[in-house]
Amino acid sequence: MMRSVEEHLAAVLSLATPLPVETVPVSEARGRVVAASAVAVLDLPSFDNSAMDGYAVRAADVPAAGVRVAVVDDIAAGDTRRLSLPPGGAMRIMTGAPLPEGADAIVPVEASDGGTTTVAFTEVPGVGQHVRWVGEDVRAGDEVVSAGVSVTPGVVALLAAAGIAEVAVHRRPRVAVFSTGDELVPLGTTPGFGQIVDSNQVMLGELVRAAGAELVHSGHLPDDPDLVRAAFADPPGDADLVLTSGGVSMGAHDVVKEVLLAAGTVDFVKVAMRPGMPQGAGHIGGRPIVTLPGNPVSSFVSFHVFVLPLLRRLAGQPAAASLGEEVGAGVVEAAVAWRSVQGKVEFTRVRVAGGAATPMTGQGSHMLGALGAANALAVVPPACAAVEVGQRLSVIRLLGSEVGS
Ligand SMILES: Nc1nc2c(c(=O)[nH]1)N[C@H]1C(S)=C(S)[C@@H](COP(=O)(O)OP(=O)(O)OC[C@H]3O[C@@H](n4cnc5c(N)ncnc54)[C@H](O)[C@@H]3O)O[C@H]1N2
Ligand code: MOO
Repeated sequence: MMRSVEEHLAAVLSLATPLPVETVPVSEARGRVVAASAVAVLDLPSFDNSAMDGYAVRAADVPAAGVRVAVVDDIAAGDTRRLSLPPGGAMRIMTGAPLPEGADAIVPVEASDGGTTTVAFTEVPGVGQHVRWVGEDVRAGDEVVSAGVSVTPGVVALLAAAGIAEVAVHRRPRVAVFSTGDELVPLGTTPGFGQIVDSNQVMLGELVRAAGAELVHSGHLPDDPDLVRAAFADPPGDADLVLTSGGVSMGAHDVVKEVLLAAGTVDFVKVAMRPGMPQGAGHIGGRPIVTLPGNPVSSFVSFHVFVLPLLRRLAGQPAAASLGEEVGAGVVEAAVAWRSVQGKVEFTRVRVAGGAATPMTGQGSHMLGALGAANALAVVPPACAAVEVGQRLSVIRLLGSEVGS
């Protein structure tokens, strides 16, 4: 009996508890998940100030265009004097400079004759025009970021402006990657007959990094049970998650499966998906392990469908309401028709542009030729044997790719 994708995702997610919380400077928090809500220390703006280079006035003192008033001071941004505007006067003021007490409007310099001792205006100011009032954006004491939010550059700006210098975030997941198989030679080596370059090791390392996690180890293990057992017992880098590729199917030398079945803490299952059918997940040495199939595209797809949500959970992101939200799916239309496998979810490599998905040629799980041009995986449901033109499909954005809307 095959497991559904949802069932296997639930099993993988059950391996994770959010990693410990640490307090870090806001400048180092991008990509982390906020662990405790952050409260504004400052009002934003924290003082009434000008939105324009121009003149601070009392609107009532300029009842008509052409009225000439005395310019009694000059206020630059950063001027810390607490000034008071005398009745009937104006002060030259720059964008971001504090509004003098008594002023209630700004006349932009373009609507003036630019005078520095007296000034005449070409417009009649309205009360409050071009004034940025204290606290109109954020109030001190407001919750500006809540737990579970990912820190983006925008969140960094908000925290910094609101006077928050440090933020409580979950630790970044530390991941150890092992490729397995005697046929593999390292990147940069010319393979001999029967050998191939170990592309999964670098691919998984880059996926880990693109997911915002820390790659603490990347290595290769030969098909030797003793070496595999020793590596899993004590993975380098104090990893929070061990990821492997290869050796999990039905082969006589599928050593990852052999070693972990003997340990008894990892389930090996067939998942009703293509590619990526043989999967394993469990614990080893007290830490979660996910064993991905060796075929490069199977490994790549399984990472997006199972490992990325697991990393998000370790990083402190709350559970999503649905599989689609868990894997970051959007919906597009099929640009052309294509055949699909029935009874399994098919993750078709597609290129999404203009809201429509076109499948790449060469969908075999060993075929990397079109992987660089794909930007998404179309999720074709098990009941569908043929995708029709215009059919609406969920798509998972590929890590690091832009998806044209
Ligand atoms: N009798 C059966 N054979 C296979 C089954 C099955 O159900 N019954 N499932 C097939 C499917 S589907 C997949 S996927 C693969 C998964 O096999 P393994 O996880 O055991 O992976 P390997 O046998 O080690 O390798 C498969 C394939 O991928 C290449 N590979 C492996 N590692 C890398 C790497 N690091 N970089 C690049 N390429 C790699 C390897 O050379 C093989 O060609 O099993 C099917 N067989
Ligand atoms: O299910 Mo396998 O992962 O197609 O090559």
